[in-house]
Amino acid sequence: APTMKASASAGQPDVLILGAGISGLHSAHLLEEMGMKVTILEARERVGGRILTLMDQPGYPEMGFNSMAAGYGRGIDAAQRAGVELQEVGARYRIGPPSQVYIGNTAMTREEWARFPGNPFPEQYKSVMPGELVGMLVAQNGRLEDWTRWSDPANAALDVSLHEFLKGQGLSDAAIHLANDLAPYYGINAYGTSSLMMEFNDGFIKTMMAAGMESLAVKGGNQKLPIALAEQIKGDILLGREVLGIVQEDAGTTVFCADGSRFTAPKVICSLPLSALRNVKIDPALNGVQAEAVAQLGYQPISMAFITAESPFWEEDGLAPGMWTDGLLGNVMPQRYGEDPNEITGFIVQARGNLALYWDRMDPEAVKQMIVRRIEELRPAAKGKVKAHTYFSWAKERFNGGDVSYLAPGQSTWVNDMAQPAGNMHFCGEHLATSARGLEGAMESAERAVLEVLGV
Ligand SMILES: Cc1cc2nc3c(=O)[nH]c(=O)nc-3n(C[C@H](O)[C@H](O)[C@H](O)COP(=O)(O)OP(=O)(O)OC[C@H]3O[C@@H](n4cnc5c(N)ncnc54)[C@H](O)[C@@H]3O)c2cc1C
Repeated sequence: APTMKASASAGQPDVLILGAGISGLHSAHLLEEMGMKVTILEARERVGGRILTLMDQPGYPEMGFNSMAAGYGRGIDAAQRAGVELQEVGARYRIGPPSQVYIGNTAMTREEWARFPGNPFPEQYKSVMPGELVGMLVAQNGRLEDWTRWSDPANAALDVSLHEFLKGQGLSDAAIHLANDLAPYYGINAYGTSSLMMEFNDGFIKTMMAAGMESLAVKGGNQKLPIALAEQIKGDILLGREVLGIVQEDAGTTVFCADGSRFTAPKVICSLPLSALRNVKIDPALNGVQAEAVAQLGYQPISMAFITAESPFWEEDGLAPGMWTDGLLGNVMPQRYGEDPNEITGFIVQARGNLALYWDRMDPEAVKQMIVRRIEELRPAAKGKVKAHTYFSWAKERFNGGDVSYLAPGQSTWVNDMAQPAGNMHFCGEHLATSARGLEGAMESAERAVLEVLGV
């Protein structure tokens, strides 16, 4: 199996790290700084996990991680250490007219949406676009005095469903369906999503916004970051090593891979998403909430297509390039990642939640055809000008089984149990963060796991 570098390190490592996503790579870096020897086992033939760029497409479209906020201290530090260039992209998101809402075949600006008879939002929210309302209500009406205590058992009684929370804000079922379930920010629908996790997310966003409004991405594609970080790791990073079993004994913990290789070390840090860990045999078995979480934690289905336009049909029809639709097309998002930020380098068409599962049941070529046909139907000026290049599904990815993790109502305290070490096995990964989210949260969780390994 391929290795990132020639095997320089003979003998047993001090720590085996499972997974070469950002949390596994950060764990490796920190342990090596403390003088420990590590080996990383990665199932895929690449590093980066949920950081994935289409390097052969214009504008380097991102299938995973998009950007860091100005307050991402760990992420920015890692980029500097790796020697990759971060560029401000936040302003690019805001160039051009805002996306329009499409209900059925009707395109609407914000003003038109506010007057639309079929708008199911309460009077005071009529001019809020469907994709904005949930975030706005959580931001305005959060119940926690201190959001950093979102997983504190003392607050567990507040962990009703997002659906119940939104009902409490005066939203009807039809309004919740439109504002959340057609394209959920987290999870599959508002019934299955923890309201306290939404408050955690909101608190983190507010903290990041207080640090500055910039959004930073790696120039030339975010995937350069994990690749550069991996190059700085001294220990072996073994690719194509799918972990299938973990056996803990007094003499050490042995990890078994699908290719028949096995590795033993005194300590293991496991960064696998629980959706992947549930396919690994662990002996002795995990128990309690940790076992339940490995079996059940939710991961959000997100699927995407990257499309390009031969000529700017949006200049022809005068409508906004971006489209938020209530139908099978999902959300069409213009990308401006060329040298000139005004140029649209392509579009990411995204389905979240149930729509992603719907797309995933279709043949990928059929999804691409459907997307092109639907854009042409809604915008005749686009006829013959749109080409769909790539279809990508996180739910179908064997080593993810979904995009980011999400908690169901009543699971807000799970994170405390999920993050506990089990014998000599320690855990990190995006799902175990308690004070940051996304990439920054994945790195935060690595720091906790490393401190545990060091016995600090
Ligand atoms: C579409 C999308 C957009 C995002 N946008 C943002 C954003 O804008 N900002 C932000 O902060 N975050 C964003 N994120 C989240 C961010 O990308 C993740 O939080 C972070 O990359 C997760 O890192 P991780 O190390 O926890 O997990 P992963 O990256 O999933 O790493 C886990 C690794 O384990 C490997 N693995 C799995 N199973 C096995 C096995 N059996 N054996 C060996 N190895 C295995 C996987 O291949 C993978 O490399 C986004 C994610 C997605 C998918």
